[in-house]
Amino acid sequence: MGCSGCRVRFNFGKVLSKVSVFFTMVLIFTYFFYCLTGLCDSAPRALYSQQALDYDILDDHRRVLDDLRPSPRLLPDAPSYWNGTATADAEQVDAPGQQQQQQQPVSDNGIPVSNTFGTKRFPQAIIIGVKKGGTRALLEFLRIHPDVRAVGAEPHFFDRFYDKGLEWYR
Ligand SMILES: Nc1ncnc2c1ncn2[C@@H]1O[C@H](COP(=O)(O)OS(=O)(=O)O)[C@@H](OP(=O)(O)O)[C@H]1O
Repeated sequence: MGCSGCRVRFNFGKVLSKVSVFFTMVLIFTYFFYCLTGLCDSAPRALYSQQALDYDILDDHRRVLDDLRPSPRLLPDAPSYWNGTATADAEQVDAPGQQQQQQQPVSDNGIPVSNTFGTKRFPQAIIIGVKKGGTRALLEFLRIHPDVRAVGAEPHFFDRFYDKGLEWYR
């Protein structure tokens, strides 16, 4: 013989747990619905949209680097310049970024597959100075100009790494 009061309490507990599970499910579905419809800004982005954002940033970086690329008129290709055939080369690569677009391999979806920014060239100007002569300051002032691309650290080609050859220097 069971106590009817106990049975009622037992059933009430079961119903309560079912109702709480139901409301939890409703809350979860509502959250997912808002996220899927884009109303939930704090939700983590889907992978594809994150990738698209990354490629946008890469595109911006490429545009900045294209803008900073030295003008061929100011810095003609050194070997041809030394051989006396610089003018033809300079006219061929007149538009900034045009040469890079021709050389850079591009995948089917138009996204560059390698980061080969710039080209390897010999310098058109070399700063020579004694130690503590202010060469670093001169380099930093020249670097501000958008048509000047300067090395980051001193290459020490002539006094330390001459044996490595011109290919290393480039
Ligand atoms: N315009 C101007 N006037 C006076 N002094 C200047 C100027 N520009 C750079 N400096 C000083 O030059 C010192 C750095 O020279 P370098 O860049 O040739 O140094 S290094 O030898 O490559 O380390 C460094 O000196 P210290 O600060 O005594 O090291 C700079 O302060």
